[in-house]
Amino acid sequence: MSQFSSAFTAASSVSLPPPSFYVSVSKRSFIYCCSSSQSRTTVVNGKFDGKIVDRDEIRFGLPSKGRMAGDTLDLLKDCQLSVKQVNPRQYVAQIPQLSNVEVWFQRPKDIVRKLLSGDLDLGIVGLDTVSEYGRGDEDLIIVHDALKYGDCRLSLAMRLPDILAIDDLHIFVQIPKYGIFENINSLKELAQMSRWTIDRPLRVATGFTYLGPKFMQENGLKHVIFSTAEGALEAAPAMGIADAILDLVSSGTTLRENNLKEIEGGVVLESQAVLVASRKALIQRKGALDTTHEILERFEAHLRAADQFMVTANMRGSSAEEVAERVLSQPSLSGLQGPTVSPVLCKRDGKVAADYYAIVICVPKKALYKSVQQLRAIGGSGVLISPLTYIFDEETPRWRELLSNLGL
Ligand SMILES: Nc1ncnc2c1ncn2[C@@H]1O[C@H](COP(=O)(O)OP(=O)(O)OP(=O)(O)O)[C@@H](O)[C@H]1O
Ligand SMILES: O=P(O)(O)OC[C@H]1O[C@H](OP(=O)(O)OP(=O)(O)O)[C@H](O)[C@@H]1O
Ligand SMILES: [Mg+2]
Repeated sequence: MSQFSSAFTAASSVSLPPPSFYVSVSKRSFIYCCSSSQSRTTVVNGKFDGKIVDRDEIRFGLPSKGRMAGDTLDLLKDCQLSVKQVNPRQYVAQIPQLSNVEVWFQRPKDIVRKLLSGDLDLGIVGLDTVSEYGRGDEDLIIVHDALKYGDCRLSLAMRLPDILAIDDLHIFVQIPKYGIFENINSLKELAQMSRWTIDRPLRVATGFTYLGPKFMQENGLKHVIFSTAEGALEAAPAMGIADAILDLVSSGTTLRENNLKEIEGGVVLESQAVLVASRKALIQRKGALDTTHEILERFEAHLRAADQFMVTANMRGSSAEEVAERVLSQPSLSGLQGPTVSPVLCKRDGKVAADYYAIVICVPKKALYKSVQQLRAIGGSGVLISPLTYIFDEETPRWRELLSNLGL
């Protein structure tokens, strides 16, 4: 084995949580005890066995700090589910609108762990965290997979050739220095490099010690070892500690500033904030499913509305159907289910008649200007645009999916 073997874990080995968690460890299983407020639960392989702990409240885990914390509270507030926290160092809080819910602020990874151990019932974290710490456990159910913040991707990155500055006749020229990844632009090309052997494997630095080895195995990269660090992973290749890193990327600035490039096929997953629940809690805990339904409906209604504007306009026409024909002839004006067309009634020669019709449609924010142009083209005037707060539709597909996932 290479000189790095002590610091690295081979891709094929089973990766386990930090040793401080273990009571007894074998290669394939670990057992530890965790205490919950009401009883002690035996946890086997990271999840509790048997029935859920008896308690009246539904426990909802929210990120206590970091990137996800503020946006999560904002989302809940936008859904009229403001969290009342007496002071920021207090880890328990309430959502007055949901009287049976107790909020617990936790680190994202601990939210996933506590869902598995039965100490939380619901949580909001990034999909990356659910995937890494949930390890495909069937007890975790993604209730809403796109809360539209915390966007990032877990991606493999490697070093670009260094740029060597040479003072040549007082003119600085930049010459790319030889780099082993110079011509490697895809995962396939990386896997085909003959230089990775048992004695000199590809060294990857990552905090994702479950997803990293899994991804490499699934993609046929045989000779890979992993090292783990808590942060600033981007420094590892330049320090000569690793050949590549597997880390979260959002704007790409950190990679760029550290002379690292992503490669085709190197994205392990696309992540954003998700609402996740414990299957056992949804099935067994009184009120958990109803509360989840309410939270899901509020999230869906808000997120749907956030993408749309409500547009009203007046249009001259001979009948509501004739006006609707014209509106529906335009691709951006079909609305959610079609336009609402109402007569604008006025009195002429002593008779009430409709020369104008008011139309109301929802249009995607992105298509706003195109919609206004199309409305004008078919005779629309007095176009008013208003923000939408919620769109409560019929039962959402996500709720139906959840019920079928639970076998209900
Ligand atoms: N550029 C980014 N880098 C890291 N995480 C991001 C980024 N953009 C979005 N995220 C999301 O934010 C989460 C990280 O949040 P945060 O940094 O607060 O947690 P953490 O580093 O896992 O927490 P801790 O360091 O306390 O264990 C990620 O799991 C991911 O879902
Ligand atoms: O693509 P970008 O927008 O540049 O974001 C990516 C960086 O952000 C995260 O680091 P973080 O800021 O959490 O610091 P850390 O790595 O020290 O935890 C992540 O680990 C990357 O380093
Ligand atoms: Mg961080």
